[in-house]
Amino acid sequence: MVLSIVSATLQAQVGSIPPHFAYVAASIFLSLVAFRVWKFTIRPLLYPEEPRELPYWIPYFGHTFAYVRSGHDVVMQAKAYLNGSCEPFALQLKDRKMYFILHPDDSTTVYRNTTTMTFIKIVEQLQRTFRISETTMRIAWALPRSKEEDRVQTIAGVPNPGLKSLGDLSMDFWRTQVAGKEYGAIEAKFSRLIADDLAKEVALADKRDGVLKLLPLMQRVFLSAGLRTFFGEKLLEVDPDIVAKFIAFDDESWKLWFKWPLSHKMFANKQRVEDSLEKWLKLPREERVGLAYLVDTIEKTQLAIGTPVEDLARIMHLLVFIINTNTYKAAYWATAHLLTNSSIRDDIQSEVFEARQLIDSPRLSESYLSHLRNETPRIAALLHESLRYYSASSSIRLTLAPVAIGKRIIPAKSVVFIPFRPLHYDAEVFGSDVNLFNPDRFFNDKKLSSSQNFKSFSGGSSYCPGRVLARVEFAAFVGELLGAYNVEVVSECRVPTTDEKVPTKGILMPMSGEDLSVKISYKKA
Ligand code: HEM
Repeated sequence: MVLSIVSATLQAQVGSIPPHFAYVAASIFLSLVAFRVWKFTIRPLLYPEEPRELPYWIPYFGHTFAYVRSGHDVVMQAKAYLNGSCEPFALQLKDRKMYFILHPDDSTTVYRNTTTMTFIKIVEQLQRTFRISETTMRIAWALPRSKEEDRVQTIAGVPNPGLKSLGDLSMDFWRTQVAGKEYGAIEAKFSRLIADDLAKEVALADKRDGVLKLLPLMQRVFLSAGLRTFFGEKLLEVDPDIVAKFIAFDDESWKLWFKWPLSHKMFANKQRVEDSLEKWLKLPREERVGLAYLVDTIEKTQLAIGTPVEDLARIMHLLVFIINTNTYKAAYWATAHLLTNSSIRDDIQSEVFEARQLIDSPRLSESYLSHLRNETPRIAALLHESLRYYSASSSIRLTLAPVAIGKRIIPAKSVVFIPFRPLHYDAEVFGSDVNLFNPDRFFNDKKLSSSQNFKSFSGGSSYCPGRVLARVEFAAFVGELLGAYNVEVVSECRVPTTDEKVPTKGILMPMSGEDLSVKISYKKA
């Protein structure tokens, strides 16, 4: 009866439509209405403890397309749908229902819950998405049954007192390298190589007109220094284009995380980086000197469990990605603001001047580096404001059992997101000028960077171990740029706008064609 009425109405509205087509269209329309009423009106009444869901019309896909275009807009739409409440809610994204936490107190509950909300499974998922083979994954994540059977100890000679899986143990390698006893060595090396790579870029530009585009300059300097610090000099000798290849992959790496169809070019670029890493890995070990503890230990332990070289190249590529993908982007925005705002520049210039009294040219002395790390609050505030303003990232957890957050219960095996942008744009915490870029807010309130609303480096078990290194990298770059050179913006003196059309799971990128051009020349002695 209802079907006939809708079908007839459709025919009356769209004159030329054949009756059987109108019938099919009416059936689809009525099914969708029934689905929507059941799912978003009746079901919430029957199961009030389930997190509410932002309604959608198309089953399976739900909000996928809108979310890929702008995750932040969909999250804000959901918040508005819940009348501005910050309670947990759900979004249908492709075949999965994802859960979102917006309230800072709820996010603290999530970070503290390391028993039923795990990060390690997310790391496993990340490795699968990076196409590390199932066989390697199975062996790397298996728990050794005894010390004698643990090849990490017996073959690689790496201690594993807790008999952890290699996957789990690798997180300890990371912490030892970037936040433990192996940190000092890479901090000094990375900072010196940033100075070295910047000097090479300036020397090359000097032979032309001294003008450089800021984004590619920073990509090359940070990536080249990062690769040389962790992998030694040989990798860039094996493939001098590896930096450009990684950037080509990184530009489109969102397609990998969003499992985007028709991504041949992104996969080809990914493969090109891995081919170079594989070629490097196949060289005799004695030719590959200068490896950082992390790379050395990961290579040794993966080979001990029998990981084939193609997978080892993928694992090394993931290392390259984690070390590099965020820092140059955050540093780029900070530098763009610094170069286009005279008040920010004056403040930072005086901080750099003070630090460089300690420099022991041509090498950067320990006291200079320690000053950069601990006594440059203006530089730290500038980086923090860039992260607050431009990060579109989230913390992610997987529930191992049903988890209660306030009145709602998130089911077991659910993916839970804590998106940073809603926390970072909370006027109650960051002030009424929250929509403006203002590093002073972090300089004037030193506690703001540890507020539960500032989550650029995530929290709990996934609290980024590389956060100090990232800050020192930026300080070393700024110290060098303003301390050793004259820098002048020769394009329009305006910070580029963000490219909102390219999806991201990390830090936003600038619109292409809006980059700053800078003229860099040597300071007269
Ligand atoms: C401004 C620069 C950086 C930002 C904004 C950043 C941000 C983050 C965030 C948000 C996470 C947590 C991800 C999650 O919860 O799902 C994370 C994890 C991590 N970060 Fe960073 N990071 C930066 C630089 C670095 C650097 C320089 C290193 C190392 C050299 C590093 C190493 C790691 C590691 C090892 C993890 C654990 C995640 C994993 O294994 O996948 N990060 N970072």
